[in-house]
Amino acid sequence: MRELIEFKQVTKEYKIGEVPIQALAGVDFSIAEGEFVVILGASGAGKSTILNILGGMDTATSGQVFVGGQEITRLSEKQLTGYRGEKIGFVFQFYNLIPNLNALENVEFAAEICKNHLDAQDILHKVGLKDRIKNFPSQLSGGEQQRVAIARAVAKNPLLLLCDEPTGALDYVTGKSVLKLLQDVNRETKKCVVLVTHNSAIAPMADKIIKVKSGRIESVAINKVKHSVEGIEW
Ligand SMILES: Nc1ncnc2c1ncn2[C@@H]1O[C@H](COP(=O)(O)OP(=O)(O)OP(=O)(O)O)[C@@H](O)[C@H]1O
Repeated sequence: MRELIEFKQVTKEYKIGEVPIQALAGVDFSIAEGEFVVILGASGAGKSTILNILGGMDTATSGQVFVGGQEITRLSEKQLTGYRGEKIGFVFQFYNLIPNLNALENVEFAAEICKNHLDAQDILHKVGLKDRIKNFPSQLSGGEQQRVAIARAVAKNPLLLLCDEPTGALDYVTGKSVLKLLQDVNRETKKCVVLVTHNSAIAPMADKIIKVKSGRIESVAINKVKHSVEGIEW
């Protein structure tokens, strides 16, 4: 399989006043096209920092990051804005929908800036919201709002989907159905999904599990057998 993502000796240092914080201390890993990857680690391990650098929302202090053959660590601010808009679909813990746009408008608004975007209505049907497309976020449950957020990310037809604790605000059953949707999207579209979580129980649903500890990669494991979300309990 071709590598889609490569991190090479990536470091990230934040400074709060005079005190430096080493969020990433030389991170190396690669992710192949089409893989479903779970990044696991305790709070403060550096998971979100990895995801934010990968998504062009933050920049590395040193090291190199390649995505689809492009070295994103060399991009200017303006080029990074283009990269984020065109290549990345984001799903966050708190859905970040625009409150005064309905579900369809939320998805269209994000998709329209992308050249190869998919039809917003089609994608909303696929995520199970056929009858809710005219609802505003306040008229939708948390799980439904997260489905809109996933539809919004998928409709851009991005190179990869980045999900930061996507079930963090949802109850067990709703969280499971959202994970199933992400697994289905990965299977059907062959898009690479990178999901950050502290919940190690969901590791069996991944192709690859990257464990992060104190800003370093603790281990990278490949699941020989990938499990459906339905078969996983936690
Ligand atoms: N903008 C920032 N300014 C200063 N320090 C930061 C910033 N972002 C992250 N950090 C620090 O970098 C380290 C890694 O943070 P990060 O958010 O990547 O961890 P995480 O594994 O995602 O944790 P959590 O699961 O709690 O979200 C932490 O010590 C954190 O306090």
